Amino acid sequence: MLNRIDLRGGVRDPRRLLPRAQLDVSVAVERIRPLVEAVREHGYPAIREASERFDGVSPEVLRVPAEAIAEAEGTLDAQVRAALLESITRARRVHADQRRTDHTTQVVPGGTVTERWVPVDRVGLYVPGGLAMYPSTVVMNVVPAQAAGVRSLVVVSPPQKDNGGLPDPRVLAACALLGVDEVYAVGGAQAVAMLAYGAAVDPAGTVFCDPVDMITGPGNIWVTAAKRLLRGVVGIDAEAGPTEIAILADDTADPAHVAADLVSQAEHDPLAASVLVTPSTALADAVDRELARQVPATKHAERVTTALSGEQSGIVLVDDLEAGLRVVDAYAAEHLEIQTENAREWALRVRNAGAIFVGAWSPVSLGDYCAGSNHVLPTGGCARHSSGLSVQSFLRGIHLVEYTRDALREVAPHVVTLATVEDLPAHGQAVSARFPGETP
Ligand SMILES: NC(=O)c1ccc[n+]([C@@H]2O[C@H](COP(=O)([O-])OP(=O)(O)OC[C@H]3O[C@@H](n4cnc5c(N)ncnc54)[C@H](O)[C@@H]3O)[C@@H](O)[C@H]2O)c1
Ligand SMILES: N[C@H](CO)Cc1c[nH]c[nH+]1
Ligand SMILES: [Zn+2]
Repeated sequence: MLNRIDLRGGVRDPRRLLPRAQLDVSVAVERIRPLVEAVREHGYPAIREASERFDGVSPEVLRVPAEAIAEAEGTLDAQVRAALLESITRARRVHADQRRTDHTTQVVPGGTVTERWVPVDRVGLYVPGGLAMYPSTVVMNVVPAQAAGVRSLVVVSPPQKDNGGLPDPRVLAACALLGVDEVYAVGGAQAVAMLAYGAAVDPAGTVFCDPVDMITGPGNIWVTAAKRLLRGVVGIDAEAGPTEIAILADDTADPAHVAADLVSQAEHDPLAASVLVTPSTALADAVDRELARQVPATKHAERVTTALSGEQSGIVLVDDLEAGLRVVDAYAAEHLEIQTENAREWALRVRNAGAIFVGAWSPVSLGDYCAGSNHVLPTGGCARHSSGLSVQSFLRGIHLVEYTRDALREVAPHVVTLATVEDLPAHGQAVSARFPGETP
């Protein structure tokens, strides 16, 4: 079922040979550019037109009424409520430990630099809702933003035909459980554009959705493309697009578990990527047999089959685990499972991954919901340079520079020298003017 990519025999640069989806984010950017422009220029009518085209609903008012949020919480199934509360408790535990504290460095006597960590003022949190519904993603977005101290939080999620054009009721209930009351029934690239530019008035004459300072959260390729296009207009977290799982495994791994984990992430999206990296052809064969058994029995068999048979998925055969480590580092998966002997030792040597799931009892699904870790993670190789969503994502470090007269006087000659070297003499003058009659 899975393509085989044979990297045995000492391939030096595996990056070019590794699988990635054919529909690239940069191609998607060009497709959604006109839509983003239309939302910037026209606001509400362009959003409504896109919602009609892509979601099959034509909402009159985009802001979800407070009563609808309260009703969704009131009618939430007790078991779902308990699971969400457990997820929130564990995520809060981990994220509370992430908060950086302000720090002052004494550079010289009389000269200090203090780094203040200041939360972003207003953030827009994207919660997907196309092929699946994601109340868990409300938790993963909101918990770190609240722990950072963000004052104004707005959630956007696609309108659902079967919920009267409102987002999924479980998504609304999760917002209520976390105390979020500004929610809009908008999805896709149009939602990202609305958050970035704000939107003027709806037909009722209500001013809605002030622009945000930063947008976070995962989504499909169109959402990811809009985030890439609007980076700079607003702050953007890492690109968290179609899900990826890579598994580095040896023949100690259980093929049924490996296959189940590959299927679990393939069910997100036909563009999802499931990659097994192993030196064991016996394991590769056994996983293939397991997939042939498991996939037809899974609920979203068609979507899973498309994802697994796409060129973004495959089994990569390597000479040994050392070579496997080089391959997973080059691939930089959103999720990396290590199912080998001494899994923790291998995990500690990995350089590039969104999150690492160590050993037989830490599957990605645990992290998706209840490990306490964050599931909004970088895809498409972005794990080479970006982290998953965290409290830090919502904070900016601002330097406070405080020097006394004596401390400035002491360093003035160096400032003047560097200003002269750069041919920016007014910079030097700004310092020497403070010490008339002295030659710094
Ligand atoms: N990396 C992560 O952290 C992470 C976490 C959770 C989910 N995900 C991913 O999020 C995605 C969720 O996707 P989804 O589809 O279920 O929900 P979604 O909300 O991301 O996408 C649905 C929206 O896409 C828009 N859309 C649909 N077709 C379009 C088209 N042809 N052109 C422009 N816009 C279009 C619609 O407006 C719709 O509202 C999956 O790819 C999943 O793998 C990633
Ligand atoms: N695996 C997704 C991150 O790529 C997160 C998720 C939410 N619900 C289920 N899974
Ligand atoms: Zn998942």
